Amino acid sequence: MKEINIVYLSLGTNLGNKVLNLKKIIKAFEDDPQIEILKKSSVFETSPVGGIEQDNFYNMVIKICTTYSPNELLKVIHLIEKQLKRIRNIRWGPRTADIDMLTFNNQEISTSCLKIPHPEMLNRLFVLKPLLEITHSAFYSYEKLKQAEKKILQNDDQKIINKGALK
Ligand SMILES: Nc1ncnc2c1ncn2[C@@H]1O[C@H](COP(=O)(O)OP(=O)(O)OP(=O)(O)O)[C@@H](O)[C@H]1O
Ligand SMILES: Nc1nc2c(c(=O)[nH]1)N=C(CO)CN2
Repeated sequence: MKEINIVYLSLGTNLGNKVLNLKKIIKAFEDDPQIEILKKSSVFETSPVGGIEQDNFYNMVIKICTTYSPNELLKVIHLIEKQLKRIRNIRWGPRTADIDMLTFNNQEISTSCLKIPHPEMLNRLFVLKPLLEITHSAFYSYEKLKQAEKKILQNDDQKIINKGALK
């Protein structure tokens, strides 16, 4: 029997029809027999983080259960990003689909192609807000996640607007 893993994923898009892009990503996960979506956050419109001038993003977080291993899931993610015609060019630049693995069970992974928990997750309001909407802890405790959120709200100018559920 294959192990069932609980994974939180951050979804983002800032090119083309952003709502449609999120729907396509969700559909791709739904169509995979080894993945079940357990929870979806609201969609958030967020200002770009990382210093590159670009359009606002639409971001959300989903909780899935899967029988894939971390590396298998990373391959699936890359395939979905490819299906949405994501071209890998500028780091932190515009993209039709950006899917980050935030956490994988409570595991810590640090290889050349996969870092779990995602190294930037505590610095990104576009991750923390939707994540805290659907869970109280994911690798980190609730206190740690809330503290990280508070720090960003006090020190950074990351804009975020809740656009409601993906319809
Ligand atoms: N937790 C993770 N989730 C997704 N990709 C990861 C993760 N850890 C490492 N990677 C690696 O990062 C590579 C580059 O990913 P990507 O192009 O999405 O980065 P980015 O979106 O520009 O930056 P960031 O990862 O900070 O969001 C991927 O090919 C993947 O191998
Ligand atoms: N608001 C926002 N900013 C970003 C995002 C994103 O999804 N949302 N993704 C990035 C690269 O992963 C870089 N900056």
